[in-house]
Amino acid sequence: MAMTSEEMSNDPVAVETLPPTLRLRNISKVFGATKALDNVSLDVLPGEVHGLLGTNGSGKSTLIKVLAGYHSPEPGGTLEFNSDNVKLPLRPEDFRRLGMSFVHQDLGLVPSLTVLENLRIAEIALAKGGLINWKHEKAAAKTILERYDVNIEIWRRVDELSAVNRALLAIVRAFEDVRRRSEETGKPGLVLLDEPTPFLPRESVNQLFDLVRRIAEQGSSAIFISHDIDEVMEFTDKVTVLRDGRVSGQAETKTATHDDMVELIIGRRLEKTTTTKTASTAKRTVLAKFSDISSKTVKARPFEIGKGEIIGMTGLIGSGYEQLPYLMFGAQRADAGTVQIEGQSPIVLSGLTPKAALEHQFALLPGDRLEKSGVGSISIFENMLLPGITDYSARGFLNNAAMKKEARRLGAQFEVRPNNPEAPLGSLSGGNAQKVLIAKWMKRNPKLLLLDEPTQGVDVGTRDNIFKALRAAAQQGMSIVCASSDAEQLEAVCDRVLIFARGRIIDELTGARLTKDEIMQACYGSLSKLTETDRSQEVIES
Ligand SMILES: Nc1ncnc2c1ncn2[C@@H]1O[C@H](COP(=O)(O)OP(=O)(O)OP(=O)(O)O)[C@@H](O)[C@H]1O
Repeated sequence: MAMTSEEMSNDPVAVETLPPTLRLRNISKVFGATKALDNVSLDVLPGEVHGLLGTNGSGKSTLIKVLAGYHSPEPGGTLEFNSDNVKLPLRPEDFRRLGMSFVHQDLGLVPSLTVLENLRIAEIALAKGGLINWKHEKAAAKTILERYDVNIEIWRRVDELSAVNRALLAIVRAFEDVRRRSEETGKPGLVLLDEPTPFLPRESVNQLFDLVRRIAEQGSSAIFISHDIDEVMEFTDKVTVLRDGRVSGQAETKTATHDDMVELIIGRRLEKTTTTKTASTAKRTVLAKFSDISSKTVKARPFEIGKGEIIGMTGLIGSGYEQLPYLMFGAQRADAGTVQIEGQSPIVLSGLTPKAALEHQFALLPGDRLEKSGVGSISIFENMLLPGITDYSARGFLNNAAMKKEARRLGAQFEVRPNNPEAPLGSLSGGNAQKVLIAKWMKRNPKLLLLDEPTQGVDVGTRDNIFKALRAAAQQGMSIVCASSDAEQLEAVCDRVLIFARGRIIDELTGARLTKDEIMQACYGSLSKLTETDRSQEVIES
């Protein structure tokens, strides 16, 4: 059963006899006017997989950064590790000494180095006189991978590995660091996993979870951060929920429900989203027809997008769907194919540039937001309104006050927290920055909005609001492409979903078939649907 902070005692875990591996009491962190952490207390027991949930900006990453020694907490808090009082603030390397290790979302691997070098990076860097005993390093790397029953070729460069193998490697490395430290100290360690699973297909996520579970059975613990409530419920023993920097509640996972979790996260129950989906394409006016888009890894048959239609694109990772928004916008050069907009002469996609796409009123929200779509160092209002800045200038002067007012209105609509248009975009949490960038493109009211994983990293309440905003825009005539691995999102928001396998469109789901389960089934069953001809022309190496 979930408990709110009022129902909890000061001592959150009193049921187990073993002392907690990590015990935090009254940890606070202030950034200017923002209380990112407000007296957070939390225990993680040995062998426990502990979920950390919360809305965007609720303080999850700040807590991890305090533990990594990156942020100094405010005075007054305490940290115990295996019952030892640890002096705060932690210094950057303290976590290693204590037996903690981190897997951040970017995984922290060096892509140009091999698996072996990534696993043994510390030993290789410290090799006496620069002389590396490769025979010894090879045997050590193999032993580590065998220990965790992970089968990855040690001489492969990390940038040649599949997404799941990269994630597995990062987790194995983190657990191995902790295991070795535990051997020295005789005490359990702690691995902190900060959203390591986005974009991974279900079976790969299961593989990662099995690995973490096996390691936890040996006594070390894990903290697991994710916005995917079902994933957290399935995978963890206990959950702590943060809201506005405070612990809003804790729950034993096996007795809590999904709705309990939603309520602890956003402070209210979610109404069922009732989305009005428009009629099928046959009855729509066509906005654009994309014919034979082809690249090194994609060979898509012709498809049309109706005015006011939301089309989902999905498949297993690497099936090609994730490249479609970029190919359709000219952000990635197509080898062949055309787009015909509103019945005009076809435009050759190999010559389409993002500038030309913008002139045709296309917009693209890339998956890699801050890097490709926003400028972290400039203000939120400038980021939001930059594409239409001329609307706010007269006789050479910019009307800053009007821009800020509009940005504040959009911020409230998309629940950007804190809603301060003057703050730099880079000061927002990842999910809040994503809300700003969605608002930016919705505001431009493009004819065709191309989205790559639009709600990745966005919390459950705002996700619902984004769905509603997308549906409302579609009803006003905006056409939207949503490339996503999130079947639940596709079911909630799309009129039609195209399923990709090995670069081809192999199925199309509409009407009663457009459900989360059918989407997942279509993705997993997708390869068997490739015809013999498709197989002989496969465009992606298996
Ligand atoms: N370096 C910083 N300077 C100013 N404010 C910051 C800084 N880092 C975080 N914040 C603020 O602290 C609050 C907590 O942010 P944090 O990144 O911890 O949230 P989060 O729960 O990890 O969010 P998300 O789920 O979106 O990643 C937010 O309001 C954020 O804007």
